[in-house]
Amino acid sequence: MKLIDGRAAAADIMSEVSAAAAELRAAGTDPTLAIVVPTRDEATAWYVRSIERAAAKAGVTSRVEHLADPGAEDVTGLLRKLSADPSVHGIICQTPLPDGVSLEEVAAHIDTRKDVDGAGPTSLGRLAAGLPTFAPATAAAVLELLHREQVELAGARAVVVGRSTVVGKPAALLLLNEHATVTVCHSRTSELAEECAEADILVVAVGRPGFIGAEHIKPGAIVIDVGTNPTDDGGLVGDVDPAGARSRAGAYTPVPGGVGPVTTALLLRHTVTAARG
Ligand SMILES: Nc1nc(=O)c2c([nH]1)NC[C@@H]1CN(c3ccc(C(=O)N[C@@H](CCC(=O)O)C(=O)O)cc3)C=[N+]21
Repeated sequence: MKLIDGRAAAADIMSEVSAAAAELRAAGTDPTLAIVVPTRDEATAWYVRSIERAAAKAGVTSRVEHLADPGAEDVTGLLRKLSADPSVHGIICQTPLPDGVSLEEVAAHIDTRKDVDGAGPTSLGRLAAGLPTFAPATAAAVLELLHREQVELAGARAVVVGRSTVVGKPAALLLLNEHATVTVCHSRTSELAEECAEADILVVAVGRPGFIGAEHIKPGAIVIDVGTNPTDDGGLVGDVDPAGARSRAGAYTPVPGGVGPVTTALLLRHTVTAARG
């Protein structure tokens, strides 16, 4: 069983981002990411701090905009303002949003050229059509890790567990665009274990600790654990039982140290790409 090192992958991407940011600065552009934070969620706060840290290291400016208990029009107003601001190149609106406010609705107000987390309907539509666009950073991180592991995607059986707009659906589309045979499973799927056990590539993004165990894993499969579930003692666990993965998988991304760091690095890569124009 091979443990896939997301931190090493992120470090590689970050050095590429640093070089691109330095080039932009030399040409008079200060690459800037605006982070809209409409929630007090703990996991989100952690992600925001990690984006700020990584951005500072890479020479990307981050601008955090907090909104306390906003309504949809507060969020869309801010997203429109940032979209019109020429000093901002990338915009991410953090989830979860307050009840009754959906990311799918508000993200329509992000200029598609600045939609570095691929959240808006134009970005998602382009992804579905196989056109170049920014994919949601977490979904892009799944593919980045598979590419780095040189996993053959064409013709492979991929099972994605989870159908969220930020991870499951876009990850399935990215896999499909690379010719994998893709099954998307979710809370209403019957025979989940049997479906998963057919997968050469198993991508799990449900947000429930230990949701996937040895019985879901085909021997030798590559398992990508996208879960980031905070524990009571301030740690983080994935959706896959680590002992189960170790006993069955051919390769597996741990939490922490797997998909998470790559997600942050790719958000910054998307930001410098957007700043290049
Ligand atoms: N619009 C939107 N897009 C997101 O992608 C998004 C979001 N909202 N809201 C919050 C969640 C959470 N999230 C994480 C990303 C990286 C780590 C990460 O790097 N985690 C470290 C944790 C290190 C540790 O705590 O020990 C790791 O996995 O190694 C965690 C969580 C993205 N999210």
